[in-house]
Amino acid sequence: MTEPIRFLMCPPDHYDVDYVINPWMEGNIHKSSRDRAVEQWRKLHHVLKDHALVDLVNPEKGWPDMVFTANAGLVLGKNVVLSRFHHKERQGEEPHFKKWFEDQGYTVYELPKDLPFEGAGDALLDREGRWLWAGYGFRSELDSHPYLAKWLDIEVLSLRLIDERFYHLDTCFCPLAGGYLLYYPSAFDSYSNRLIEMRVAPEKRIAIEEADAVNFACNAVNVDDVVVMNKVSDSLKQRLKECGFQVVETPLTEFLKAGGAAKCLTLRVTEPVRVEVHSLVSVESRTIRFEGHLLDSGLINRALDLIVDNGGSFQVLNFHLGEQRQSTSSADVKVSAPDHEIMEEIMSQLIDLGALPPPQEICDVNTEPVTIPGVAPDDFYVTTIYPTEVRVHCEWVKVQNQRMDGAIAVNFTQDGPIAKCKLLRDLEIGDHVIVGVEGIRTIRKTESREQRNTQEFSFMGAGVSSERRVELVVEQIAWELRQIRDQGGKVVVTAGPVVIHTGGAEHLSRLIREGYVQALLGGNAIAVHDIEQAMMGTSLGVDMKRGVAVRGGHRHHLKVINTIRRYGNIAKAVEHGVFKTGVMYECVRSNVPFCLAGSIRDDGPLPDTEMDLIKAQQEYARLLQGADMILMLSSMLHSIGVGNMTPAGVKMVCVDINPAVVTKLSDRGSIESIGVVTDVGLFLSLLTKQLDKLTSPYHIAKTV
Ligand SMILES: NC(=O)c1ccc[n+]([C@@H]2O[C@H](COP(=O)([O-])OP(=O)(O)OC[C@H]3O[C@@H](n4cnc5c(N)ncnc54)[C@H](O)[C@@H]3O)[C@@H](O)[C@H]2O)c1
Ligand SMILES: NC(=[NH2+])NCCC[C@H](N)C(=O)O
Repeated sequence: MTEPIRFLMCPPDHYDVDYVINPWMEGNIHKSSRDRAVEQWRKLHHVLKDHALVDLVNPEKGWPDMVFTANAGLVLGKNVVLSRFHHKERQGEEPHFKKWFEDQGYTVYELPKDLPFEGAGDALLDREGRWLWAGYGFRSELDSHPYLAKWLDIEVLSLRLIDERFYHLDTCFCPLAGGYLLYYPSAFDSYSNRLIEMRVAPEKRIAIEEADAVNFACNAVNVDDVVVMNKVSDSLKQRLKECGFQVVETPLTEFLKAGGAAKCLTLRVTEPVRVEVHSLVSVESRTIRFEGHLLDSGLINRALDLIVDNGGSFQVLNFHLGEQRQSTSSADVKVSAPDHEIMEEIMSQLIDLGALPPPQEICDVNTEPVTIPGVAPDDFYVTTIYPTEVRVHCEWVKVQNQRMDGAIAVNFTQDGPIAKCKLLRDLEIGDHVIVGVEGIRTIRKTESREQRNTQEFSFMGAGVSSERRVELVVEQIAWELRQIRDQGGKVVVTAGPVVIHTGGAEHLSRLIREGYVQALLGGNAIAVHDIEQAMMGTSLGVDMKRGVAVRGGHRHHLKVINTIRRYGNIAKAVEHGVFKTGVMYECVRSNVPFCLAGSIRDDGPLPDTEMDLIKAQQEYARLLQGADMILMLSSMLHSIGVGNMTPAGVKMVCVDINPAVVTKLSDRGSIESIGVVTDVGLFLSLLTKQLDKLTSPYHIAKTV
């Protein structure tokens, strides 16, 4: 004979809404009616007694939520994992539930302190007993799931809750007999929805709408073909009927005020064990270390947010806080993720932030050989702008040619192992490409509090300046340009035609003439309109002195293109004295190399414009080598292209009128990039004025 089904309930003698620990309780403190609550609880008790046996645990004064026995623990067979409540408001219930379980002869497992898990509120057995669905995100920690798998010897499938109204798994998820599942998909992240869809066939999934979800339709008690719940829409009732279920509605509005309904008020204490199922858990954990000004720079917050936002969870194992203002801190963080794929995603983002693997953990990175030229193995590690080191033969090897969006190829030479960033198209058979994320670290400069404060002062917190601060930023840039020039350094300018349209040509020309620019990168347009201005006084047909469109002026730039084509290229036209001013003229005269990369928009193009984009990219990369500073002037296309090729450590100044473009360009997570939101013509004129000031004779202010 099979054992009768039993539930545990707790009479609502001390029930009330005394505090707020979930969104349903907000505005409901002491708003529930005790009499109505008692009446509703009795009705539920009565309904359940028609289908099962109901045990009672004594209500304890001072613990108003003890009515919600679903949160007592999680039972399977004669084992129970006792809850560890997340909120202190409920922690006092633990010993009372523990005593009840022990008195009934259950073996009680207790989780480590500070590892929250809220029992059957967050863990629901598939009704066929094949596996356990376990929720995390609000009340229970992902790290509790491996314990459930071990102690209850069952496979655990972790589901992440993302809508705080559905803070417990049983508020939005209800496995039913026959393999059916009643659930509210929007309460879960997409990974969890995928997992649900992989385990439950489409015809068995009963996805509900928000209107039913907020009436706690998923917070239902299922005994065979009976489903007991607070309230249900006609359409859902009909759907459940078609699946062979009979719905019993019993109002529980007083308990909804505390965020619970039928299922929360009960705990099924007879859950038969299937002997053939065993422990299996896909939760993975890894420990990483952070070092630096973790608090001052906000790094630790960013890292922990990143873990949670990607569906993982963390435990800070130890945190050593630097005592002096200049001393650095360190933290060891245990990261858990519901599966390997998510762990790899989180890890690669943490590596970008500068996370370090535990010392000596890995001796060799994982590599796979290239089998098709120009194609990396599937799981290849994608590089960032930050200096990177990889483990080879138990040593850290620095990656050469650092840039973002590449792969790392490891090759063994007579002089030892060499690791190099390579673009996909440059991969060759024989290259061994790093896969996965183990044994890789990026080196980040530790930003000191002082450095950070001055950066913020000069360039504003987000690195994007407002009108008011432009002058201040320009002063600093002029100072650095002057220093770089005097030290024989390298400044690369990338510029779009707006520089010419806004009257910036004369200023940029001066910068080139006076030795502040060592290479120019752009497209067809900057050269075309610059030469148009030099030859005809217009830029895109607009008279640059009077600011008015010239009749027929739209043809000017085509005439210019035609002329240059006749001479063969820009340099030859300069040699022949075809034009004598402007940006391109100064480049030719001062031997400043330039590269014009082609685009689909180009008219002509000029003979100098490189229409083979692979060649253009290679030439850009060559001219960028060794740059100390890059001035990016109003060309989204070329500036983003340049940003992609540039490793961290090179100062980038992005000037654009559109804040979104500036943010995109300067948001590289490195302190060296500065965004300036302003008109580029104005910026260049301020910059040359400021450089004039720096070169003018020094006058000591007279004191009276
Ligand atoms: N006739 C031609 O051959 C022709 C003409 C135009 C563009 N093009 C080509 O098209 C490609 C894209 O052109 P692009 O780089 O000019 O376009 P883009 O859209 O990539 O960049 C232009 C940027 O200038 C910014 N901007 C506009 N007004 C500004 C101002 N007053 N001050 C500061 N910033 C300002 C915009 O916000 C934008 O981000 C290039 O390769 C270019 O050579 C060719
Ligand atoms: N299994 C449940 N969903 N229980 C509901 C618990 C309600 C209680 N007020 C809390 O926030 O903890």
